[in-house]
Amino acid sequence: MPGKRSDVISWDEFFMRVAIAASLRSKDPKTQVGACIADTNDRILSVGYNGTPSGLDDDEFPWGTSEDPLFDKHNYVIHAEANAILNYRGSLKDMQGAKVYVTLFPCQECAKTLVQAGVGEVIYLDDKYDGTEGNRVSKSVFDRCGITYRQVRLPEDALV
Ligand SMILES: O=c1[nH]c(=O)n([C@H]2C[C@H](O)[C@@H](COP(=O)(O)O)O2)cc1CO
Ligand SMILES: [Zn+2]
Repeated sequence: MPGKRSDVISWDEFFMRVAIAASLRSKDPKTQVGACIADTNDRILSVGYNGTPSGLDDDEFPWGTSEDPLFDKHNYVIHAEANAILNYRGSLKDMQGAKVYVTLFPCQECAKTLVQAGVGEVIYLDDKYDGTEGNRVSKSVFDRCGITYRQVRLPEDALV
């Protein structure tokens, strides 16, 4: 009897790879973000990436930033984490204590939304806005609400 394979990837790596795959769908030329929500039984509930609301053609969308709020992408894009929650077609009860895998540390709006959706843990890859005002607010929200967050590092070949 052959022994079982032991060099399988971990749940952390699996879910983060799914989040990375979702981010590859993002049309944002500067920052592509993916999110994958897994429940407490390690079942994937939902995935999402940053993109325009359906009905807003992402080919015609001004993907830049501008002094004019009508031409600034930040005012239109739905964040990966919000899309992952919105894409879920089941009951939010299933999300209680869930793990959220994100390729970028959540912004303060997503942090509040994730808390309110009932997630229990945030696992992130990159934290390129670490130390900025919004990022500090996100961490304060998680700390105050008892949501743990930790960074996961993946092998180089998972990042290509
Ligand atoms: O938590 C997040 N989730 C998320 O989807 N995003 C998206 C929104 C924008 O499309 C992009 C951020 O753009 P920029 O890095 O140019 O500010 O990343 C950004 C954050 C954190 O800033
Ligand atoms: Zn966000």
